[in-house]
Amino acid sequence: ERIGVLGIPFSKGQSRVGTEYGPEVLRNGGIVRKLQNLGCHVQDHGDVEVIQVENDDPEENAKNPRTVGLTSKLIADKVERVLRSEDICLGLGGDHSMAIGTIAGNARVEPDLVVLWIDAHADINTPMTSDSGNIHGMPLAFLVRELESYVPKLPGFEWLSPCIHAKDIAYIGLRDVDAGERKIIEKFGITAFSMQEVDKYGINEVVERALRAVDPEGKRPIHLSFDVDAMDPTLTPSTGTPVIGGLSLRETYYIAEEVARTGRLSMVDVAEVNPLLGDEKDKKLTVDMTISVIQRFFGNRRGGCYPPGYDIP
Ligand SMILES: N[C@@H](CCCCC(O)O)C(=O)O
Ligand SMILES: [Mn+2]
Ligand SMILES: [Mn+2]
Ligand SMILES: [Mn+2]
Repeated sequence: ERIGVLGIPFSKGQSRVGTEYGPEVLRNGGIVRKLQNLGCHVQDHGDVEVIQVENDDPEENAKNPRTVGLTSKLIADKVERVLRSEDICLGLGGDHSMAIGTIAGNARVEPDLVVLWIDAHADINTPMTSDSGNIHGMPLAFLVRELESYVPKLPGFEWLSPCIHAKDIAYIGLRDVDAGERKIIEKFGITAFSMQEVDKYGINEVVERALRAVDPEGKRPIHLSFDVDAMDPTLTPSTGTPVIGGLSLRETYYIAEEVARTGRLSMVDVAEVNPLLGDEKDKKLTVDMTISVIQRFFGNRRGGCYPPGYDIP
């Protein structure tokens, strides 16, 4: 597999400083070398340029709309370019508004993609249903065709057209969903496995049902958007919106190993690492746990693995 690593040092989809340092701490944690050690061909494509618009007043309750919208366009353009030359793009964020651009860019190359959204949150508020006005809680609302008439065209978003259907999305890990989001999930029949279903069916059954729901014939490219707050905060404490009762390390490994096993990964987003939150121990734990999960999206299996073509001497 050819992997293109892309840094997305962005934080304006929410109000805390720090997610702009996500790419830096993940690179410093050795992610590129660790993927190369798995036998992957890894090319680091550097960072997306981030736009900072002055006097970027809220619009329809959404904060920093121009900054988020214009940066999202640059993200989409860069992801499209990376995926024209690599098999998979690994997007290191950055807050979860990054997914507006990563999914829009991926969909230009893989129009038939499906989205697996691993997150404590549904991230599908419209500007009107959001309590916070933070766009990192809205990315999917800008991308889902069925929501187009419910989402105002914000300044900075003129370039974006919705590119996925509600039926192409499956959630795993939900445990903090707003009223408007729950209504949207039910109204448009979005596949959603909260932590309740993880407890009810077990992670193996949940992953199998999620994949079958969005891609019953097992042939569509997968955009996997991983918010590190999907994991229990004891594992990834340095994140902006932690919610107790999250995925265990083993459950998260299992999701990554099973998605890797499809061989149809097109893009992996890694969102919401905020190294400024918590103490040094929290930061190191968060980075180490996140990197260990990323390795399992790219072939590191608990049963062991070896580089392509390897045989015993
Ligand atoms: N649902 C909340 C929390 C969103 C958390 C965003 C994270 O999952 O990317 C909101 O809309 O502000
Ligand atoms: Mn391709
Ligand atoms: Mn989240
Ligand atoms: Mn999220």
